Amino acid sequence: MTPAARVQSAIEILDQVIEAARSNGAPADRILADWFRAHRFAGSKDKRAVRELVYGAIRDCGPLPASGRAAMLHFTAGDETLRALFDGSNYGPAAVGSTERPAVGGIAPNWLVKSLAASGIAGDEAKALLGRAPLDLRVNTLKADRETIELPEAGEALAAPQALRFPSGTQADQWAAYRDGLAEVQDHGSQWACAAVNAQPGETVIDLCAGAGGKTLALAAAMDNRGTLVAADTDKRRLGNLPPRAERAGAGMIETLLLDPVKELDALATFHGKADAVLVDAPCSGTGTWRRNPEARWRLDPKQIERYAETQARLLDVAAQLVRSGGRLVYVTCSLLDVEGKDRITAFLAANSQWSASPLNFPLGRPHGDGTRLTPFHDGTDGFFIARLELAC
Ligand SMILES: C[S@@+](CC[C@H](N)C(=O)[O-])C[C@H]1O[C@@H](n2cnc3c(N)ncnc32)[C@H](O)[C@@H]1O
Repeated sequence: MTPAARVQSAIEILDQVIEAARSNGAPADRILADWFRAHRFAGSKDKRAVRELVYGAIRDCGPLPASGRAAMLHFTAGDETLRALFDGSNYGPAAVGSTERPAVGGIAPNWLVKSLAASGIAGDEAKALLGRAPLDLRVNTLKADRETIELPEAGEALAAPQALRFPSGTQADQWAAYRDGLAEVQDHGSQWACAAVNAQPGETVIDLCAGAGGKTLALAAAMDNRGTLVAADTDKRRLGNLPPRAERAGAGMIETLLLDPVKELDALATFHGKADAVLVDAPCSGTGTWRRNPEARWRLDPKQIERYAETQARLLDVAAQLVRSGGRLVYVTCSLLDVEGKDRITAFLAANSQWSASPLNFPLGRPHGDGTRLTPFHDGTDGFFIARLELAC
């Protein structure tokens, strides 16, 4: 492909990404993968270049751009070499018209920038939300150990006991150690969220929003495969991805449980007041994960955030009914909006006097309300709010 053809391809892919953001369609990664599958003539260098252009433009535009071309015009505005490729050549983008308007830059749509700033995320903290995430692994102690695991590349040992960091774009999923379940891909912040549960062998632990089980697997390792570990979720497809992952990880203890939304407690009745710990990794806007899927910020609206906050409040109440006296509840969101984090815990504690916050004392993060905040800028992790609560005996 010529450099101009790569730019035009990126424009066409961006059109699809923008349409998908409007209609809640496929994520950018899937759109790119489908495009590459349908355009077999694109070699590996072409693919890399097109991907860079697409993601560069997505990161660079704050509000949803009107079109892929407008996004690319904004992205190339300061780069003479790239801008010169708008030359109307075969397969390349048409020359830039005198009345054409590039898309608007920035961190996110205006309303979201304001909500983040009101939650203390502005300036460098906000910019870092759109950086590139490194690849973090968690060595699975059911099968291996960080000190002795053999990997094709040496990683940087991080503060979490089994965490290793590799450069962004490392294809760890191609490694034998990954395929054999010796290591899982898991953000360093997410590893600390699991550590907050302090799950012990022999305990009864419920992962209430388990999804495909990223955190459940870490809990199984902490429990050394002993005790009761329930992975519950309302999404059959996500939960269905867990059993093969658990098998690969040697985490035979995990029981999966499909929940009926709004009637979650029905399926969990046997655990009422019995769990030593419940993890609520709540559904949220994901503002802390834009490093991985930056187009997600174009899919949000204020009403959605309100709905997330309502669900989060309800799930906290559900979880609280499952915990035994003296037990613990860990609330996690990968959002940095206070309405989904700090405020939820303040409201819960105000309404439930038998519960209290228990400090986390992590070697990273900062206290935020009754919990801890991790951010890409301060901690080099995804953005998280994590709170641990204890029920009085
Ligand atoms: C942040 S994701 C969980 C990610 C997962 N814990 C992990 O580490 O990979 C939130 C999950 O909450 C689930 N969820 C949404 N509403 C729920 C509900 N009412 N009860 C339980 N889970 C729910 C979603 O299906 C989604 O899988």
